[in-house]
Amino acid sequence: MRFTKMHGLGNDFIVIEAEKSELSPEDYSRTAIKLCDRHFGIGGDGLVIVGKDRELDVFMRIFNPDGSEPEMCGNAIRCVSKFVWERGLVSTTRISVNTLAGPRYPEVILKNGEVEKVRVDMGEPILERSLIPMLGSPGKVVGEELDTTAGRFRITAVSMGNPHCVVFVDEFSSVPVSEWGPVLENHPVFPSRTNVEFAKIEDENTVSMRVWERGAGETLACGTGACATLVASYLNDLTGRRATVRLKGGELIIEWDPDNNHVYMTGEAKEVFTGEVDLRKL
Ligand SMILES: N[C@@H](CCC[C@H](N)C(=O)O)C(=O)O
Repeated sequence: MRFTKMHGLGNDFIVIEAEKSELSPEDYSRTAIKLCDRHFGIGGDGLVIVGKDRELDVFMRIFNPDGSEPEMCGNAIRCVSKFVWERGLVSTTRISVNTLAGPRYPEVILKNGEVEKVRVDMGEPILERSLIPMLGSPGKVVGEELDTTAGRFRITAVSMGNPHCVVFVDEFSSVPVSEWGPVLENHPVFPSRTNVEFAKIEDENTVSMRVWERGAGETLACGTGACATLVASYLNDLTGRRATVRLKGGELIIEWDPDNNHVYMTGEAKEVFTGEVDLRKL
């Protein structure tokens, strides 16, 4: 099976074209577990399946290294945009992508004929507790205390199609991401688990962030997590509606438009190599 290795700020994916692979959709989850393994497989933070869609330009499905299927992935959708543009699967720079979270609209930004960046209309953030989803009484979850086995956290919950729990911290040196991350990811108040962002406000235009991803562990970057963090920062009066979000693997520009309530994410996408894998040998 042919594959392409891509990444967005070091959040890396194995990208497969549905029509050209022998995989059937029932195989996607267990194939993700095998291929994403960094020692026994290709290695990646997710398996991405892309193909022609019946209604929109293309569809995208993503599977975490634990085999679970998230609704959306910000870094993957930028990679998918570059992939389908460069392979001629689309003919316009504005692309419509069907995802489990609904349609999303990336635009590839070209420089000297090459994809320099991708700007994605990530849609409206979801703030209503039950839709995150999170248990408890109706309303937004902004700066709310949550007791866990690792102590008490003040959290803001935002869904960008997939669930995020944002915790503001003063500095990262005292944040044991791999200890606190799974405690919050698997807290019973999140029935579908959650991604977890630890965010530090640098100034009103800049936020640094580390992420613990549902089904993947700590990664170098998370696009939906960066969007959720900007929304949470604004809701907590910590930044304006536009900020640079600094992640371990690089930077994203995130904007929350007051006119249409949509969040826009701009950042790079890179292709690293292509290859072939014999699934029978894994
Ligand atoms: N890295 C992603 C998010 C991938 C999905 C996530 N692990 C989940 O389960 O929701 C991004 O860039 O948004």
